[in-house]
Amino acid sequence: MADYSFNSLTSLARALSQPTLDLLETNDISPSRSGQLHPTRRRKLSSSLDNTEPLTSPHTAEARVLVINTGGTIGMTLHDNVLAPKANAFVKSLRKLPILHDEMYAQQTSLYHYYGENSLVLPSNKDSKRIVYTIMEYNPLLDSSNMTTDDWGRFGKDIEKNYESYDGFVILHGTDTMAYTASALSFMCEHLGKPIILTGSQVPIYEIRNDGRDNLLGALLIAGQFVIPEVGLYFHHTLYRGNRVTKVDTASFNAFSSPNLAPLATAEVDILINWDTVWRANTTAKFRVSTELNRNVGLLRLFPGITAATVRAFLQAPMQGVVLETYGSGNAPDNRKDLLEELKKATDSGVIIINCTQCLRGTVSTSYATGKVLIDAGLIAGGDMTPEAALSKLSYVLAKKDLDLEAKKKMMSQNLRGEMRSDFAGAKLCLSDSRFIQIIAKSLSISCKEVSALQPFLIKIGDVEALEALKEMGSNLSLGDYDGRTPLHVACCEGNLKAVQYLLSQGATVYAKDRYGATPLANAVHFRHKEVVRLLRKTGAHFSRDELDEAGTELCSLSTSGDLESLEIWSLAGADLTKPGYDGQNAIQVVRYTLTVALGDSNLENNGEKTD
Ligand SMILES: NC(=O)C[C@H](N)C(=O)O
Repeated sequence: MADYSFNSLTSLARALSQPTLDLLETNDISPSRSGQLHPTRRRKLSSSLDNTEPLTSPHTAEARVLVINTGGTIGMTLHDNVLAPKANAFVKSLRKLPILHDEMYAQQTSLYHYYGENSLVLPSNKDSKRIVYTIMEYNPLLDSSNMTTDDWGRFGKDIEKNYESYDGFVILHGTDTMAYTASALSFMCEHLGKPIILTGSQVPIYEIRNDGRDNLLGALLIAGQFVIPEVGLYFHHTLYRGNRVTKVDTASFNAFSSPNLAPLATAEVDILINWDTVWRANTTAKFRVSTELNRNVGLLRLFPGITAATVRAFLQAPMQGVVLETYGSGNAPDNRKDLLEELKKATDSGVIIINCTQCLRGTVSTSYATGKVLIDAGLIAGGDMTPEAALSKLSYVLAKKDLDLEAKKKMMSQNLRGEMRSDFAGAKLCLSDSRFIQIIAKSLSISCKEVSALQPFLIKIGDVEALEALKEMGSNLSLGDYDGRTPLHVACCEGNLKAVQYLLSQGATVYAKDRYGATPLANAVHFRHKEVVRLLRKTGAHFSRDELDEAGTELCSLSTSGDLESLEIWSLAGADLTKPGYDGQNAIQVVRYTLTVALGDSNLENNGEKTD
């Protein structure tokens, strides 16, 4: 018989939250009363006997994506000869499209029962798990020209609320202001660890020839399969960084361009992710959405002959931040004292003005006298930011109540989410450039693969300095091996806190799943590394849905064997100790039964009901 010491049991009781202690007080405690199932499980068992509902979820090895339908052409129909969004039609229409929904699989697996009426599932795909997606349709659906910062806040809040339940998010959105929304969300979503992908179309999905189906399918496949911790925009077989795009065509399916940054992914014969370009948060803080945005911002485009009166009117209170779209590499007339004075007066009074170029490609600089005068007038160089990104960044930064003006200005000139290149000095060969690694590896007569192959060993022995050196040589510390196991998985198994800290600080994702679906958090729990679990939770790590589904039985077995330390670690990791195991009993009930047996406490035993 296992050794149930009173101390360990009481310390578990202390470790458990009050609601859990309340559960210890309930009467339904005895694992031997396995015939008396938890009410929900009893319902499930009886209906499974009726052959209408399986006892356990068949939905293992599935990825889940939340699709937020905000409107846009993708879901529009013609009314009085103009296009407008049509409510409550999108899901019904997708159900009839075999490339976007597998009705047979849905029926066989009781998909609607498990995930709700608005859920759909993609057909099986040669190399990926099933992608189940649930559509949350907004009311009213909007043409994106009608969107405001309040709508961005709503998207952010809905993602935050559902963050732990989904592997990725797709936002269906009109193309007209999609670049603004994508830019704003990229700033609002702090410490993002999962993909958020905006998409839409130029032709409604209800038309015979349309780009909506392909765009939605591509966005779903990427959001469900790859842990790209960015706000992206997927259009015409290409995934872009959301804060780098601009709409460039009103009629082409290829409507967006990212002039200063190569795509994050391309979906042609294969979906190829450009991992070297993927932005990583480099933080150990938890995901949060900052929905506070300042609306006293604006875009002002210079043109030859603009009057000082126009500029003065534009910069008047309550204006707090302006993106000035200048000529070429950030130039303005240096022979227009009146204009420059208006700009200087505004920056002196605390208005933040960002200098962005009107050109589609390239960056602002101070190569010309006509550019230098703007620095003298107190403008901040916007680098190669798009005006959309600069405007939404201003709106986000100006809303930060705890920062003073200087701190806000500093933040505006920093690269926060990959929206600007930090080094404008030109194309230097940097340490993380794959060409550099190739040169070094060649001179040492080793392959780049061999360099990277050292990672697990270094993690095992906890040599963080060597890991740093590897990283500097360009080794990617986030990529998985053949089994999808990332360096973070290895560090979590080993319980090497320093290595875990280092990897997280280098942007390693806590949401990676290996070939068997295991997360780094589950590895740390399995090997009982309490401090690692604490750190991972602080970073926002959580069990995957499959891990949670299977937790009940595992927890009960830990209770049965009196492994209270493991139970505590599971609880620390976010597991619900009241989740029933295969027989309907939960870990708390098992512990309580154990307490009853170990202590022979008649109060516990006879608390309203006798146990066998
Ligand atoms: N293609 C589109 O989605 C354009 C539409 N006017 C919108 O932005 O909502």
